[in-house]
Amino acid sequence: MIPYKHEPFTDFTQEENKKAFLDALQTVEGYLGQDYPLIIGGERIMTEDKLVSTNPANKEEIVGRVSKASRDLAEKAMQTADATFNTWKKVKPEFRADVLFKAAAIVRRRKHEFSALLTKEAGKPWNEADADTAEAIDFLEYYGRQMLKLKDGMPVESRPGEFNRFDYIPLGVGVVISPWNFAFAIMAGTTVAALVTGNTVLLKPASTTPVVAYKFIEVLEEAGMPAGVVNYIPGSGAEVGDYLVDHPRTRFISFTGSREVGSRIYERAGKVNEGQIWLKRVIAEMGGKDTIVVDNEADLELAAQSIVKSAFGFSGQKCSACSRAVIHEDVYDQVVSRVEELTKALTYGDPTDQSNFAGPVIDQASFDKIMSYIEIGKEEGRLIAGGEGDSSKGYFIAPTVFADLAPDARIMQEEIFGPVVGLTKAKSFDEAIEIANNTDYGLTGAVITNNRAHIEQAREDFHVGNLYFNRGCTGAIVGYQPFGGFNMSGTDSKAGGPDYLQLHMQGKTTSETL
Ligand SMILES: NC(=O)c1ccc[n+]([C@@H]2O[C@H](COP(=O)([O-])OP(=O)(O)OC[C@H]3O[C@@H](n4cnc5c(N)ncnc54)[C@H](O)[C@@H]3O)[C@@H](O)[C@H]2O)c1
Ligand SMILES: N[C@@H](CCC=O)C(=O)O
Repeated sequence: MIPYKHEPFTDFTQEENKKAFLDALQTVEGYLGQDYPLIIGGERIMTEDKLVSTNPANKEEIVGRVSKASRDLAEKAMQTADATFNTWKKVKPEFRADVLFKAAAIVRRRKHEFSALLTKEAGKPWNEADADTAEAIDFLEYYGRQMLKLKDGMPVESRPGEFNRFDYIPLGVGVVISPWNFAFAIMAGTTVAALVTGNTVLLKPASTTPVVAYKFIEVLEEAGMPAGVVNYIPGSGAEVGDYLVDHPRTRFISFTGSREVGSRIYERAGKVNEGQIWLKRVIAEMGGKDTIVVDNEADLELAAQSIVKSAFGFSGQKCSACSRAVIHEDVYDQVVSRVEELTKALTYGDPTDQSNFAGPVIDQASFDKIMSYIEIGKEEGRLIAGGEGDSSKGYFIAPTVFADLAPDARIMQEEIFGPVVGLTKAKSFDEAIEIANNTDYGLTGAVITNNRAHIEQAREDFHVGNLYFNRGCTGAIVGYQPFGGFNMSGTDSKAGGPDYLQLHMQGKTTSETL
């Protein structure tokens, strides 16, 4: 087994890579607008009622029409997954891991096609789409290897005359509910973590990005996954989601998405329903309000670059995005004016055009929400860049910066999930860390400083799941920077980390008297 190494990003300054991506866009354009079925127990089921996935950069362009699960079909999928669990749980971990390794190889061969599909379906610029696909490959390679490490359990002691073992066994049927913003990586990562550990899965992808999820199930099938192990059931979050979360045969829920929906799932999953013989487990990865702190002893160019890149990469639609910066008063004016300059130089538009730094936001509801926050920002602070939006063709919003905000302003407290960043001033490094910690969330953060003592202080006191020094706060790599947050950012499960798979299993102790 080759040791795990993360998938390299594509260098699009190379002509051959550019051409390969343009060819892949053509391949994807060749299958736009098709109808897609549900997949339950390997059976394709086409329904009348469809989710229509459109290109957020061009609302007229239909990416696919995807069959929508009703409650009856969700129940059929549950029964299939429940029955399949009895056989899948007996399948050797080596076989399960092999499905992941084969799937990684297939995705790697079709890498640009998957990325091009993300450009069309999620509005991702080339480099962001490429990173999403690379992360999906990483999850497959990393979790496959992790399962091989865990397959014989963990060592425990035995006294003379006894033989003790501690093994991990799967849980049962998992409901995986994924978001649209890492439509490939998070959907694939959460699905394969559940299946490689011996569980069966009901996958409900986000309603705006169901086509990439369908294509991934095809890959798993090609890689040897037996029918019924992962069942693909797109549908309304409220209807199918609630039904499956409440279902007495649901053993665990792996959710990635907003704080509102995650909290609702957590609460509903806590209720023991009739016929249920376990307490459901919830793995929840939720929102963020992520801060970059800039010290007075710092590389100020690096600070401004880190803020702008982390705030506006994929139009700020990352749970890890920098949505606020807290800057030491000694360097505030300098950093603010450089952030303004860099932001005004950013290009945005159709992400199929490689020259655009940013693309659209995902849909009309997001566009409206972000624009309403921009109006709030105009009341609360000083608009220094952006502020405009246009949803006539696609959902485009200019990268927007507000300066001089109070730390408790709504722009500084609420997750906007769009290309908007707020800037505030702190009198000292201590105060900067205090402000950085003053939200309900605790996902990512970064500190730009040349002061070693301040690095150590932040390591201890900046309360976030992923803290970075002298770089931006996005772009965690599977197996290198396990990812997940504190407080209202979730259950502190660390995706792509060494203890993630265990969340999908239960430990069984056996003790034999010799
Ligand atoms: N912490 C992380 O790792 C992480 C990663 C990506 C995104 N996010 C967060 O996700 C959010 C953006 O994603 P989103 O807009 O897709 O989030 P969302 O909460 O609106 O939707 C997430 C998923 O939940 C489903 N859903 C909606 N209502 C449901 C219900 N009642 N029951 C069950 N499922 C339901 C949706 O259909 C979708 O599949 C942001 O808040 C972002 O910070 C967090
Ligand atoms: N893991 C990603 C964020 C995922 C959430 O949107 C990052 O580190 O930037």
